[in-house]
Amino acid sequence: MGLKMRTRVKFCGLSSEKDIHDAVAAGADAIGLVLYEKSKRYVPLAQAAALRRTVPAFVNAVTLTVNADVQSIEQIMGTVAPDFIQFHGDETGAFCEQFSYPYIRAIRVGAPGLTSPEEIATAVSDYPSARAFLFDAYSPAYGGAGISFDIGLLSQARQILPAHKIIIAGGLNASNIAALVSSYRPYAVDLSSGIEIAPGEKSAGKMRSFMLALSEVDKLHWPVQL
Ligand SMILES: O=C(O)c1ccccc1NCC(=O)[C@H](O)[C@H](O)COP(=O)(O)O
Repeated sequence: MGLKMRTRVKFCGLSSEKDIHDAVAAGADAIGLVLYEKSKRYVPLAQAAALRRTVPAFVNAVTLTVNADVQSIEQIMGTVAPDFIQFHGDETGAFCEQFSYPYIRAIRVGAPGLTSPEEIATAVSDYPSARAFLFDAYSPAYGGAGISFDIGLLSQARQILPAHKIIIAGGLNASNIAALVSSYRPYAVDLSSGIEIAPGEKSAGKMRSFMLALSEVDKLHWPVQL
């Protein structure tokens, strides 16, 4: 991979056409639809399919599931046809690989068995076809908790993964993105709580503020060799 001119962004947990319009207008590269019933950002299958159709060309649609069964995943593939499925639960490598569908594996840093650089690197090797790994903070709610993790724990994973397979998530917002980009220079970032007024309620203003803060710090670091 060549030069990175800017940090890619996925805004997650969008649940209306307006959210998607606002995210695209702000400059998001990808949007996430949460098909996990226990989430405050849950969208049912039919709604996810309708929302997916409003995502314009050159912006990726990502569906997110937590420990969904095979039939549900197949329904999502057939009905929503996302660009990527994001597995955000306790799914094994074999489970994720069986669909032969582009997927992103979430690694919940700090979960039992994912507390050291060695354990995290080992976990990554279980998902050979993953298009990317979304490193998130561990929370009992599985995700969207607005909490960060110690990025130093990715040291070994970073040695074995190409840079473009690393997405950083967990508690990101307009106030802390500059520090992350300056210190870590991630290929891509993902956030949900940081662009909300209340859980599940997205804010166009916060999306714009985030993208502005990111573009300011990106400019300082152009170009970055990946
Ligand atoms: O967003 C949710 O409600 C959610 C629920 C269960 C599993 C994953 C979930 N979100 C996944 C994401 O990709 C979030 O953007 C990621 O966890 C970061 O969230 P935040 O810390 O709120 O920015």
